[in-house]
Amino acid sequence: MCGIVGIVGKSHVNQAIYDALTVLQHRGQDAAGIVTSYGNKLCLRKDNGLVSDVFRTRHMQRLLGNMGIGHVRYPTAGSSSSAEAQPFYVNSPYGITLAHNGNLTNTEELADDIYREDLRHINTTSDSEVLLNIFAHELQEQRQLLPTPDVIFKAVSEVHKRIRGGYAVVAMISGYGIVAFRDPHGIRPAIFGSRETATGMEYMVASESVALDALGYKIERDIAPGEAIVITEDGQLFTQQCAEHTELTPCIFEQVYFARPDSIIDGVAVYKARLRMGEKLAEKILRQYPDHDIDVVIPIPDTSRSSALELANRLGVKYREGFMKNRYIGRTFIMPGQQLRKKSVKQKLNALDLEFRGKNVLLVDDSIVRGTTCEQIIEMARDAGANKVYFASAAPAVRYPNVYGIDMPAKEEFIAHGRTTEEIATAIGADWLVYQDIDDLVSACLEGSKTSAKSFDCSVFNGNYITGDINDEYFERLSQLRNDATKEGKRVVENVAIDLHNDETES
Ligand SMILES: O=P(O)(O)OC[C@H]1O[C@H](OP(=O)(O)OP(=O)(O)O)[C@H](O)[C@@H]1O
Ligand SMILES: NC(=O)CC[C@H](N)C(=O)O
Ligand SMILES: [Mg+2]
Repeated sequence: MCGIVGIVGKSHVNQAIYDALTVLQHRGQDAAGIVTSYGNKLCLRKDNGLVSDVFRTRHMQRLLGNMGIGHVRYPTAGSSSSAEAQPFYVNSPYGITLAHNGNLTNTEELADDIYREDLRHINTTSDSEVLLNIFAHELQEQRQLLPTPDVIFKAVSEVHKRIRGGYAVVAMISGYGIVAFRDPHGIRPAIFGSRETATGMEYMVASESVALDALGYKIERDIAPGEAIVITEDGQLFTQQCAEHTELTPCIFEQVYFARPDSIIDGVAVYKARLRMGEKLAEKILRQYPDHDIDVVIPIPDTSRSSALELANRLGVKYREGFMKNRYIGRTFIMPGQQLRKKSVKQKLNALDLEFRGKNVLLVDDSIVRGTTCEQIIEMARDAGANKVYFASAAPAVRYPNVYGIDMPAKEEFIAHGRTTEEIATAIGADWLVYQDIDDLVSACLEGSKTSAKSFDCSVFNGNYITGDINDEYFERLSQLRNDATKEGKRVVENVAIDLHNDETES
């Protein structure tokens, strides 16, 4: 999952994009980048690391211009090399830069077409560089000296016809404006807003509404599935539906884990959805264990807090913060490599003995994927003197790979793979384990929400891939390319990838 942002302002936008990226940092911790357009020049800075590590004062000073785009990366394709940090740049036509959240499922086929038919060179293994070149090619095909909204919308329509998968995109056309679009299912989120200033209207596009809130932008609306918006450098907004068939089926894992609770995605308030997940999970626990002996409900910080709180309320059991979180350690699930994830859980969370000693505790997490977190947490709870340790997951068991922008490529790596719920409980060391039912999860996101979505992409839970182009062969290839062992082996080699940054301060 990555974070994208684009701003067309009335003064330099470097600081605003930086600030927005810090608000979206939870979506990607591996790399960050900003590109701005200043006269005829593009100013780019991108590298591996957190936003605060990548941008120094000297970089910020050079990111001049009243419009720009930014990205925080969590890789789902290609490598984690700094050469694949985003935004990507292509010089023809016009000078285009692009930032992408999501994952294309026909990248290999597209890369081949780009080379053979479009005569374009791709320098990395990133699906986003492929996407940029498809967009650039389709723009070039319009044969216009200067872009116009119509030309851009036509190009986006052609892009939709060629690419498959999940994508929310923000692109900047040098000296002209910003373009943003979303895949025909709206799998990945994108929203835009505006801000009135003394010198005119400013516009911002972002992955999540929280970035607009933080920057003082008024939310206009989510970009519709298949829709494209164009904001010209002088502040005019154009929108158009560019896909033939659309159906809003956003990724439910945004609601479960990825998004910040204070965001509203496609009309679903994430915080409220998580409260309802807790409520429904409590009802299931009451059905399954009417005579339960739970003394205390303890969340696993951070993401499960909202669900755990409401779960405790509904059970009528005390809610206690039994694990303290080191605020300087990021999200562990999106870290690269199992070793690092494992080490980070211990560094990140510490048990408060007094909340565990002699008690029957119910630990609540938003989801269990590889089982890295729950296995260690349960051990910590026992070491802290818990009598019984029960475990509840606010999402169903993750059994299927994600192909739309979350790095869960190999089902063999999931703790639920080939195991029943009881067997998973044994594997993680819990006295019992309860998973949310899929229908309850979907209801938790729909009930009481102002959303036009009727359903979600729930593929990691039910194996139903809404783009309809995923088969066993694809999974095998994905697993081979991106399982943890392969990525680990590639890491050293990747660091020597040719780097085409245009940033002079690179050492
Ligand atoms: O079963 P696993 O493979 O461990 O994955 C699931 C865990 O990872 C995530 O936490 P993370 O630390 O990434 O973020 P958080 O602080 O937002 O909860 C998620 O909230 C679960 O706790
Ligand atoms: N998580 C994402 O959205 C990743 C975007 C893109 N596929 C990349 O790997 O850079
Ligand atoms: Mg967590």
